[in-house]
Amino acid sequence: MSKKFVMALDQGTTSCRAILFDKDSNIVGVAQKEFTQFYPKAGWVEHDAEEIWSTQFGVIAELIAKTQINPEDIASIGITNQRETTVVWDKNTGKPVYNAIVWQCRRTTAICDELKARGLEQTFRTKTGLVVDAYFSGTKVKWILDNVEGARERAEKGDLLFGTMDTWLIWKLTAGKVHVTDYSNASRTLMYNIRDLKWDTELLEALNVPASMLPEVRPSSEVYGCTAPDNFLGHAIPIAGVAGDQQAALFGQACYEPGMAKNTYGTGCFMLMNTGDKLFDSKNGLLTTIAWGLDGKVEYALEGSIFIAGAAIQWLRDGLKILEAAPDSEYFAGKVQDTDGVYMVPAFAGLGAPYWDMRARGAIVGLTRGTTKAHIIRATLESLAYQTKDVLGAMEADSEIKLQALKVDGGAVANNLLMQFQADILGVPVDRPQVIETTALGAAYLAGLAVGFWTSKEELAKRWKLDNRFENEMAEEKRAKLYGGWKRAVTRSMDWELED
Ligand SMILES: Nc1ncnc2c1ncn2[C@@H]1O[C@H](COP(=O)(O)OP(=O)(O)O)[C@@H](O)[C@H]1O
Ligand SMILES: O=P(O)(O)OC[C@H](O)CO
Repeated sequence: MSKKFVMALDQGTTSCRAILFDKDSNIVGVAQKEFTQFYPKAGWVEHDAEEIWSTQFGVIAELIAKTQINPEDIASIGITNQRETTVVWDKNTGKPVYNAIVWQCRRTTAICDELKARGLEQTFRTKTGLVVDAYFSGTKVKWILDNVEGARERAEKGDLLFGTMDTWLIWKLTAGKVHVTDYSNASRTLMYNIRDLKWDTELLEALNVPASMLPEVRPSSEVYGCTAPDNFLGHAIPIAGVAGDQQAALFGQACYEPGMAKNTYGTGCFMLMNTGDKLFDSKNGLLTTIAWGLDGKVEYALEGSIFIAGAAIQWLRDGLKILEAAPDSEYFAGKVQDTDGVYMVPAFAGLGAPYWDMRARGAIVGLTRGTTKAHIIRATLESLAYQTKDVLGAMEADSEIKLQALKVDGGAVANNLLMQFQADILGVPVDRPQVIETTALGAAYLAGLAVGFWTSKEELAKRWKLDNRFENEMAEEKRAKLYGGWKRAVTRSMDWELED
């Protein structure tokens, strides 16, 4: 009997999703559940890897129950994940030695400073395409080995394994048989040489991380192993696609040609441009990263990583409690014509591209007696668009490509006011596709291609469908004035945190 579905597991920063796609790329069903965020100290963020596994397993079971499909009809599983988040576990017991340290966590700022003081910044940059920043996995692994009692000895004995969330989930799904990652995830660790396609001995020595902990790095589309029946409701299904969530979204948006770009508005906001086999050395604060390994080669991308985007809206909801739900931000922002000079810089986890300031912290500036809740909500929404403009400017400068339109996706692109302001402040049309779950779609495509469920990228590219194009409606003079205000606001937030 021919298979009917591909299942994508989207392990994001705040939730786990399982999504079932049919052959026409339609969503057949979705199950999603949030998990706990731990903030043990200012600037620190952790997840419980065991809770992530149980949440992910729970949404798989829920999806199968509610769609009433026969799991035998699933051709393959694709995994996409929050990148960089680091878990270290004991291969004998399967137990993590510490909570997973999340990509947003700033605790390794001092380790980064030390690497820079040793003059290693350029070495890391050239070999990994990244900057020395607490964002990436390498310094997080070092922190765990240095700070968890007995961890270094156990790692040196070969008992501990490292993984990002893709690796952890595959290890769990296969009941401890398979310890792998894909090129796109490896390229986010600060330990992987994106030119030689190898874990880099010099970088591992600089970070003091034993090579025995590292997963095998494989292409983004191939069968890595099958689910152990006990860990997948009684069925052995091939796990056949893996990519970091931002690279998966690039794939799901069918950005298969050099020069094609997308921007994903989730917890953070990540703009990636496909650069094919070309490795750009950014002069403007962007990262060079591996887009995917496919068809016997890797392709590269330029990336602008914005740490806080939708998370700022969540903060309005959960921190300030001035919203009941994220979508209500559109209603409140629409109650005012503009922010009346208020800017919100959501540097809660420092600033990523193009500033790379680990010590920046959030700021709201331009407040007057006339400032209302609506102005603050609007300023927060607009901060997503301004940060995107910062990154697009850097990307156009690096690539010397002027974007004709920006493809967008992710939860926050449902917000029409945000999308219109984005087009206005960029002066470039913004294209929202019908499927905004492009991260999961990309993972499904990679997994489907590996098992012949789909046959080619060309076939997949034809399925991309526009929902709405937002055209620029703002005069250049107004755009320049507003953006000038944003740049001044950013300077107020920078280099704020003096102590670690
Ligand atoms: N209508 C909306 N307007 C603004 N922000 C929104 C809206 N809907 C969702 N969000 C924000 O988008 C994020 C959820 O998007 P999602 O793609 O699910 O993120 P992630 O995969 O990072 O968890 C949340 O941070 C939420 O605050
Ligand atoms: O969970 P998301 O969708 O915000 O993505 C997080 C990124 O992968 C971090 O690099």
